[in-house]
Amino acid sequence: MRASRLARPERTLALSVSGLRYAYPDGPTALDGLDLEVLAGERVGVVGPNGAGKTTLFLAVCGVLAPQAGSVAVRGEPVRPGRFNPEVGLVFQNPDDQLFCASVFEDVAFGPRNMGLAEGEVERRVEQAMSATGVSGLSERAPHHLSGGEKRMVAIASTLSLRPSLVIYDEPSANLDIRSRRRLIDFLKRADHSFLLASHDLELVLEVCDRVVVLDGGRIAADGGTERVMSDAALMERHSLEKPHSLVPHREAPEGAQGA
Ligand SMILES: Nc1ncnc2c1ncn2[C@@H]1O[C@H](COP(=O)(O)OP(=O)(O)OP(=O)(O)O)[C@@H](O)[C@H]1O
Repeated sequence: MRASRLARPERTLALSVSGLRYAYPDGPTALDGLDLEVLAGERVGVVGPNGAGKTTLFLAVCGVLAPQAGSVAVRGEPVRPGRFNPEVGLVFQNPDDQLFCASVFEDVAFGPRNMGLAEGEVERRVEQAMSATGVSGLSERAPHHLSGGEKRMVAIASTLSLRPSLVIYDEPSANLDIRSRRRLIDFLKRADHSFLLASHDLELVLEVCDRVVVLDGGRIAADGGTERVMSDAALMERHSLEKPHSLVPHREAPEGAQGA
């Protein structure tokens, strides 16, 4: 029995969301009975128009918001609102909301220290997270003096040092120049953790996510392979999105046409 189970391992669910409903006290129903499962190792893009419910979903998955109905479980463990859960790491849209210590090292060490880990283990985790994100050389720098691109990678390092099983990236390419955005994409392509990533930068989603869900009105309107879903121009337009330019076939220039 045991041998055959080991031979065909079940794929672990990194995240399971079922019937999730959340309405803000003085606002609209932001999540309207949402179901979503993410397998361990999956990289899932979350796209949709402004106000679709992306950030609200992320806050419910992290346990910051208590849903009025439905459930959230991470690796099979129910998420309890209001409790710190190191299994889920949230990379904020604005790194300034995440970095508050006097040095990069202190910021990346903050989470593991808060977990009560021994200092040797804290240092191991910090070194590993800073090396994975390419910010080891910034260890002694003041986070608020860094460039936007550097801050973004340090914010990711401060999340990875918790060793979460699921990382949530909220608009990670916001305000990045071309070089910093490329650095982020290269990092995400190499990453070995499961993630959910919300972005209006659809080319980034196309490059780094295997799967995409289209969220609109607090519900999932489409779910599937990133290229397949995003190639459906009519579907994308219905949800105020645009088929990425890299998926639009290039037209052959007519014979004899000259460049301007
Ligand atoms: N704190 C709040 N109080 C009241 N309503 C809110 C609050 N935060 C969000 N909402 C509303 O909930 C809905 C979903 O918002 P949410 O921020 O989750 O969308 P989003 O998909 O992340 O949008 P965007 O792409 O613009 O970041 C919107 O109608 C929004 O106005």
